[in-house]
Amino acid sequence: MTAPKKSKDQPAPRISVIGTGYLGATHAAAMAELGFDVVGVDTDPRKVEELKEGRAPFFEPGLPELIRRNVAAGRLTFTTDLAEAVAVSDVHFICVGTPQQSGSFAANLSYVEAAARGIAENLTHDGLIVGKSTVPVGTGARLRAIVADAVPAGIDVELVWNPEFLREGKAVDDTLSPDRLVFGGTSAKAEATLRRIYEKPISEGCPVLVADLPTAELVKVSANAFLATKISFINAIAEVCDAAGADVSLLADALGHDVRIGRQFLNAGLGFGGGCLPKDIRALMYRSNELGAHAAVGLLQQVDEINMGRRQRVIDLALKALGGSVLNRRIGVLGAAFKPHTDDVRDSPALNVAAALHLRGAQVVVYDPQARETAQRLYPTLGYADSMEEALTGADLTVVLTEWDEFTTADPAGLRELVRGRTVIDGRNCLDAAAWNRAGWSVLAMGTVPELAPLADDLAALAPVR
Ligand SMILES: NC(=O)c1ccc[n+]([C@@H]2O[C@H](COP(=O)([O-])OP(=O)(O)OC[C@H]3O[C@@H](n4cnc5c(N)ncnc54)[C@H](O)[C@@H]3O)[C@@H](O)[C@H]2O)c1
Ligand SMILES: O=c1ccn([C@@H]2O[C@H](COP(=O)(O)OP(=O)(O)O[C@H]3O[C@H](CO)[C@@H](O)[C@H](O)[C@H]3O)[C@@H](O)[C@H]2O)c(=O)[nH]1
Repeated sequence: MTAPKKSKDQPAPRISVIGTGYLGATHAAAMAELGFDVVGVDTDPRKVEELKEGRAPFFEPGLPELIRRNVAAGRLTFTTDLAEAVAVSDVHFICVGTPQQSGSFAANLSYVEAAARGIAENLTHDGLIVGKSTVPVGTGARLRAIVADAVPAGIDVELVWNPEFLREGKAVDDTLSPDRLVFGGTSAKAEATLRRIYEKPISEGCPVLVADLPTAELVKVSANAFLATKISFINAIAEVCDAAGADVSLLADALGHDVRIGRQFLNAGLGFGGGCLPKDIRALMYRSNELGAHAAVGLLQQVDEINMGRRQRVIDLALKALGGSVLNRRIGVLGAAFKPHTDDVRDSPALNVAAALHLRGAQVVVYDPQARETAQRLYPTLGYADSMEEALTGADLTVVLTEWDEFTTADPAGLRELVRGRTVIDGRNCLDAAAWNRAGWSVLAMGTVPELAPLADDLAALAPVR
């Protein structure tokens, strides 16, 4: 990758990225890939050490190569020393976490506040602070006040928002080729700097929307709220399908042909999880309530409730499948990550269900191709296996909770020989049910099985093979 062109009067901006988690590490590596000099800063020395050595501290396809290449080229460095990073940079991206506060639906803004204050205090020359973290509307204005308070006299600094829409598992492509860029609260100078940084995707046709600060903040959480609503909509319809004997997957295909609706995010099943959608709709709920925007509160409450109900639905199916109790029954759980192609287990529906079954006395054995380490850190008391075969050996029940290719392409005839009970709950509607049926399995999917009452009778016939 060639270095960005230097205009006559303006050298290429040097970049610091504060927070090198799933968002920041990807952003830092991608900006270096675009040719900029980038320094990533994190308070976690373990993460910084790994990154310095050219390794990604988490699983994200394509990211290790990007980090390795740019660290080797000398364009990408990492440090725990914020002052050092700020001193050698002109544009500072805030990429720290905004998790749900404990005991509240509000976002915890202490990390973004500390980052903004820290950057401002350490500025040695004029700069641009660019917020990328997902924040409640109004945060940017608060941070501007913090920055104004902390910045040394005589230094000119601007704070703007440039929300990030990347998906885990596709983070590298999404960052290098975003489907849109939103610049919030920018002066003409700040807009020009951002256009310079994103020159490549813009030249490739990526649309830029220049907005005021609150609109830019709200675009991000509204996008996530819409995606969450779409998932909960199809999951509500899945419940109707269960009751009516209809097939939600086929229904979603038919809906998806309408371009006004689209097929994406209409996969019914266990619902959404991860480090973004659940906490972002809750933070929006909380903020909307503060602002007196009650329609949004009511809508998002329903979205959240429908979503959490899906986890209970899988637990109920497992109880029914095993005759009302899971006590001392061995359950092979396939999947721990909140979705495939990541090792992220933050608010993972899969692990949530696995833990609930474990609490009810089941011997749960979890297998995930990438998320074993992250899962084990969070739920050390669950059983873990090194392979799908090990997880299913002797299982009374099989539960598929993350749609990894390894599970969707598995040979059901081979697996049948390992288990004690040939019932599989397909929590992600990802298996070829007909093929599994032909191999002698009973498949319970999400939105394609009869309602629970008749299901109880049906399941009597599905007594575990002993
Ligand atoms: N993960 C995603 O796919 C994604 C996508 C778009 C937006 N976001 C948003 O980006 C933000 C970060 O999310 P994430 O998933 O990367 O979280 P993360 O927890 O993986 O990373 C946050 C990082 O910030 C570091 N940190 C905290 N305080 C710091 C400070 N004062 N200085 C330096 N480093 C500090 C932490 O040690 C951690 O490594 C959140 O607001 C999230 O909603 C995430
Ligand atoms: O039809 C679907 C699609 C997704 N999901 C689930 O929804 C969750 C979220 O999936 P996805 O949106 O792909 O994952 P994230 O990487 O969390 O990305 C979301 O959150 C990011 C952080 O804010 C945003 O940047 C992205 O645009 C937004 O898609 C996962 O548990 C999926 O299993 C479904 O249940 N059904």
